[in-house]
Amino acid sequence: VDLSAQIANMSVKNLFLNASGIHCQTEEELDELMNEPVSGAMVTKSMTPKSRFGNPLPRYYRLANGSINSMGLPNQGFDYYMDYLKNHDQKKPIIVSVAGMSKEEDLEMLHQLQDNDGYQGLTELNLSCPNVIGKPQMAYDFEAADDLLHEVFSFYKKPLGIKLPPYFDLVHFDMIAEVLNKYPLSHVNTINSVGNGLWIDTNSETVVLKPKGGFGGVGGSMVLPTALGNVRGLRQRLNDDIKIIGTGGVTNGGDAFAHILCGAEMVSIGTQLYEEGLTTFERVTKELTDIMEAKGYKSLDDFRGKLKVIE
Ligand SMILES: CC(C)(C)CCc1c(C(=O)O)[nH]c(=O)[nH]c1=O
Repeated sequence: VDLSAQIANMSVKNLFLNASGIHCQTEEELDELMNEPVSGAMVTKSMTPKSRFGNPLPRYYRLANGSINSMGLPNQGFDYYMDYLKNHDQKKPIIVSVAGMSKEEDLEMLHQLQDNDGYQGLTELNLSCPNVIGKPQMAYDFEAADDLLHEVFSFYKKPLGIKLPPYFDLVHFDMIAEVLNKYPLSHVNTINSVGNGLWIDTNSETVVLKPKGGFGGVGGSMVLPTALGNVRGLRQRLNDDIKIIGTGGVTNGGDAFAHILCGAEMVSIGTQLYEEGLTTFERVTKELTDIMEAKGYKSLDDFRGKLKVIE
């Protein structure tokens, strides 16, 4: 399914999906997302060729206004998710998230998806995947990202989007958009967690995560401003036919409304969904619907991307 086509007649209730990594690793979790009545799509945990336990625990920690994680790509492996797609009717589009631990693993999985005639789905390549040692993650190495996408699009002809980490410099928005606009991407999903934060239990004077000496990706309400900046910054720079899935900091209808004002076609929910559970989708949808009614908006297109600046 092409997300853009799927989005074309999107109504509010179909707006939402889970953020990759949240409630989407096992068959049971995926079934629950599939049968959740409100969300309009779903995405798998980023997969690697072979199943992975991931990092040692504790690897996720709830903060007052968000979360920090260093999961280490725990997932059941590529074949498990391919089997899931084959054996379950798709009541809603399932985005297949791919995150190799190397460029070679990315290409290996994308070749398998391309060569699988039974697979017509939408794929999302997680560019937060590691680069060669000593180089920044792929999405922060603009030349490497360009080379990777050039190689991918030389053979991959099915709908493909990418997941991006946040950028913090307007020139970086320019630089990544210049790369992305060269390729026929279905969508960009922004943002991934804000990388390499650190949280400390000052009573014990100890970090709260075991992996990476406590460093981890930060999510939840505290990253909303960064998420909105990235959705807006990329919407202003990307070709119109590259849709944006807004992710980051969404805890209520108002946050989702803000993402859509910045140009998001769909909105994914991570930390809040993990902490509150699947009922988050109906609560946030109701809150958004109430806001739209109060403002006299009939559809998302009445306000999508129409954020006003102060003249
Ligand atoms: C950070 C990576 C392990 C390279 C990718 C998987 C991932 C993880 C993870 O599995 O640790 N956590 C996130 O917040 N975002 C991600 O994209």
